[in-house]
Parts: sequence; C-alpha cells; structure tokens
Amino acid sequence: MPQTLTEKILSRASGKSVAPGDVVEVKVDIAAFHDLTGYHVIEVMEKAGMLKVFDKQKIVIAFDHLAPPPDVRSAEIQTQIRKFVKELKIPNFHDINVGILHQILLEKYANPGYVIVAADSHTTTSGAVGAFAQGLGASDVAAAVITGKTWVMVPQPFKIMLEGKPGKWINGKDVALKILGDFKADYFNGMSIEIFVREPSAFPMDFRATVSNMGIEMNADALMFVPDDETVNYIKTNRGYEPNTVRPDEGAKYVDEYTIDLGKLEPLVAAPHSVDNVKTVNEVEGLDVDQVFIGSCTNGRISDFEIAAKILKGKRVKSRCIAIPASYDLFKKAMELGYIETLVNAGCIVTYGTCGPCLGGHFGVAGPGETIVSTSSRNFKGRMGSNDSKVYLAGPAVAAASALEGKITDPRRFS
Ligand SMILES: CC(C)[C@H](C(=O)O)[C@@H](O)C(=O)O
Ligand code: SF4
Repeated sequence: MPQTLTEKILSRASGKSVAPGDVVEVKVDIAAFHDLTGYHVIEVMEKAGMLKVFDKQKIVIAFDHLAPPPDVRSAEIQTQIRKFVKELKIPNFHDINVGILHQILLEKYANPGYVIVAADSHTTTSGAVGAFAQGLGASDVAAAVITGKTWVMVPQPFKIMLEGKPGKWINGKDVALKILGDFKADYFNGMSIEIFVREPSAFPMDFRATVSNMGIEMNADALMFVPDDETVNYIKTNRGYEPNTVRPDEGAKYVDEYTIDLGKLEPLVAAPHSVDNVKTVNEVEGLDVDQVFIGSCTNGRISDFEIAAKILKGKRVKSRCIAIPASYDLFKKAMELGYIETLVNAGCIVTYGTCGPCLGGHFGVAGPGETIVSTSSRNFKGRMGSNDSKVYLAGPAVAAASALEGKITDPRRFS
C-alpha cells in the first residue's frame, strides 16, 4: 500500500506498518524541553524515582521563556535545570544566550523523517524539514526522556499543495493565516497536514517554519513539509551534511486535498482574540497601534528581519517596536547583513533569543487598552499582557509598516 509521509515516519518509528487510527508506541529521535516546562518534566522524573535519560545525545534543552530570568523564581528554575544538566551530563544544553528551543531544533537537530517530542505546543515547527514533531505535556515528555518512546494515534493525513510564487511582501504567515481563515482553528483535529511545494525554492525554509509553527494553532497533530531540494539545501548549508530524505509514495491516500496559489495571496492579519479571526490587512487598516513585536519562534528569522529592514531603512517608527531574532546565530547573521543596525536606527529595541513578549512574560508586556501588532503565534485575550489589550497577528511586512505609521498599514504601499 502506498504510504503518506505520516504513515512512513510512524511505520519506521513503531517497527510495523501503520494506518490512520492505529494507536502505536514509537521511538523518538529527539525529546526536548525548555526552562518553563522543564521544571515540570524534571519534577515528574524525580517523583517517579527515575532521574535518567534514554540517550544523552537525543535530549535537547534550551532556555527561552525565562531568558534572561525576569524574576527570582525564574532564576531558581534555571538553576535547578542547570543542575540536572550537569548531573546527567547532557551535552545538548543551550543556556540563555543561544535561542528559542524550536529555532535551535530547526537549526541544529531536526531531520526529515524524525519523530520529535518536546514539552511545548509549537514543537510542530520542526515539521518544516519533514519531521513528525509534536508538543506533549510534561509527563509524556518525562516518559519519553526516560524511555526514548512515546505513543501516538496515527493521524488522518491531509494534503495541501502550494502553487506559484508569493508576491513581494507575502511570507509564511500569510499562508498560515489563509489556512486558518479558510478552515478555522479546530478543523484539523486528529489530522496531520502534509504540504507539497510545487517550486521548492519559491517557499524557503523560513516561510515553511512559520507555517509548521502554526500547525498547532490549526489543531493539527503535525504539520510537515514534504522534504525536497529546499530541505536538503537548508540542512547542507546550516550543518554541512546532506540529510536522508523521506517522501510519501505516489498514490498515497489523503482524507482531502487543498491548493493555495501563492501568487494570489494578499497580506493577512488575525484580529483579536482568536487565530482564525482572519482579515485582509485592508479590512483593519488605519487602527492605531501602540506596540509592534517582530520576533518569536513563529516569525523571528532572517527573512522576517530582511523584510522589516527593507521597510524601515532610513526611517523612524511611530509606535514602539520590539524586535527579537529567534536565536543568537540569527542575530549575528542579521547583524552582518545590516538589518539590526537598520532596525536600531529606526528606533526599535532589539535583543535576541527570548520568547519575551510573545506570551506576555517580559521585555514589553502589553498594558491595558493597548493595541499590539505581533508576528508571533497567538492573540488570545491577555496573551501578551493585559486582558484589556488587543493583539493583531501579522507577518513582518504588515508589522514593520504598522510600526512605521503608528497604525495598521498595508505594506504594499512601500512597493
Ligand atoms: C509555555 C508553553 C507551555 C507554551 C506552549 O506550549 O506553547 C508557550 O510556549 C506558548 O507559546 O504558549
Ligand atoms: S516564542 Fe512564543 S510561541 Fe514560541 S515557544 Fe516562546 S512563547 Fe511559545
């Protein structure tokens, strides 16, 4: 029987041929956690009396939510995790100066065909390279860390085809929001989305990462880009080796199919307070904006900063603007390319590698009555701070254009 990517990966990982609906035990290739959930993962391991890991090389830990620690409790949590790392001699530990877990997984560890579990919902991000990547609760991750195994119900595979080339200011976010607007946030429950890109180079890894990242906002069990030349090039360029790839078989069966013509997309936003309250930028243009956030594991990559820098070059922002590349490596690259200088000269506050304001933690929490335009993943009530603030999710072009004008702005004005 021809197999989908989902079936192929889960068949390999479980050691038997699987079909949608099967509940199987699978071997994990990577189990990961960050500071905020790591605390609970370790607590579960301690309570179970099993403070051990199945394979040191396959555990990845990063400090991002509480990086650098905004309060004493956060500092304590990080100290405790550092102790765990030292005692168990975990090599793949990334302290506060490296980046957001999902970006680190993408840059350094995720490979096509891998099964990745991490104690964070946006683990789906690694689907950008064709990994079956799922966020799990702390107890399930603790079990995977100890045993190297987890269980899954094999999801129903859904096929999405991306055709054509995106226009100048269109980015992965517009594709994610298009899917969310057309299907609504709970549609893909129990499904895995497999995305085929007709012209691989037209939809680069940064864009793919944004869409995979928001797979969890679509409630999908996984969102994977079918590995192609772009996947191989990305891994080769970043890590110096050519990965093994895995692709669905010809004739594999999907529950449904849907095609997006990238050339026809326009800049989209998700208006408060849900990710599927999707509108075109023109429908909300002109609304006053207090703060703009360009960053997060959703849209804090080089192409996001490139787009923002193009719009902000030689100008000055009218609203507050906080910009955070998702990792130290991305920050350095953005610095070399002059994007950081451009953003700083435009009046943005720039740092790197923290979740910061994305979940209202620190580094620019939204105040009562404020309107935020954010390139991050969620706009639920109170997500970025006050319950009385409003968050509009958008790609970097809408975010930068809005910062510049101090109100929601169509970036196509800057063409
Ligand atoms: C704190 C963490 C558990 C959470 C998640 O799982 O996604 C956070 O990263 C988020 O984006 O809301
Ligand atoms: S950047 Fe935001 S979405 Fe990503 S892991 Fe951090 S809090 Fe979650």
